[in-house]
Amino acid sequence: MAASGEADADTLAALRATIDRLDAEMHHRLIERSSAIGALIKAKGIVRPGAAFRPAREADMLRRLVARHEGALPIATVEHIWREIIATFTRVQAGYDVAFDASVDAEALRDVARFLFGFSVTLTARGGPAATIAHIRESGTDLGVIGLAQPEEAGAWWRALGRPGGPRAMALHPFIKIPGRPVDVPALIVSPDLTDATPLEIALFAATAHHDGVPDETIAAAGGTVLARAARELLVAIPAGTRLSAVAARAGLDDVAPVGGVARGVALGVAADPLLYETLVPGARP
Ligand SMILES: O=C(O)C(=O)C[C@]1(C(=O)O)C=C[C@@H](O)C=C1
Repeated sequence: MAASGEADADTLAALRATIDRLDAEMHHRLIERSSAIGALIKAKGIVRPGAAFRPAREADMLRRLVARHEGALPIATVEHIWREIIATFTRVQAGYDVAFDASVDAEALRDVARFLFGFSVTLTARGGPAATIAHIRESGTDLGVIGLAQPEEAGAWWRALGRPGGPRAMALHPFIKIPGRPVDVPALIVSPDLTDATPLEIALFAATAHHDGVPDETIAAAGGTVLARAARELLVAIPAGTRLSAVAARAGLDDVAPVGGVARGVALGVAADPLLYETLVPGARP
């Protein structure tokens, strides 16, 4: 080792040769992946733009990434790399862009959108959840990113989701919950009606509470998790397959309407709602 603490030139050159070899392998694999997507496009026979999203498949892929991961590279970085790859290949199959609600915490929401969908999409800012959802409906192809923390005046914006053939809830961010995670603003991802009918683990619904201030604990005791509120209007998650009417009756909720479904995420070394996240011990193989 040299006096500066740096290894000798030969050692560094050998390590850099290893890095170059690994980079070339990764790049070749991406080129191979691109050919596989070419074949997939033919097999899926996609006929309309924005129809390539497969949220259940993506959740499954991310769970396997978490299970396989080890070493010093942060899992959020691995997630972002894969999301960039998947989002780009989704767009190669059937074009789409992304709108985000810039009315609250615009910078953070823009980061969430870029983290999830990378730089191959065009990102447009919208002036509120309702405007974002209206854009998804009008475009018929684009995705929306809406922060779950909204001011009271935003109202029950989720009531515009889940109508037949219209925009619906597709995913919750973050999918992987870890302490100190970058880009961790809770957000709902909204999509046009999906071609893929694979059921996700969590169903979301809109509801009106019988009276003001029904505590989250009351909904939890009935089997639901409150994601957002506006006065007596609630956005609630329940395990898919649970009878919505039974939960509503137990929790004192009326006027229930499904708004979509999302995958159950993964929490690593951090407390998380057990309905929304499966908790894994970091480093342990599930
Ligand atoms: O598996 C598919 O159906 C794909 O379209 C491929 C792919 C991917 O790039 O891996 C892209 C989009 C989907 O949301 C899921 C996965």
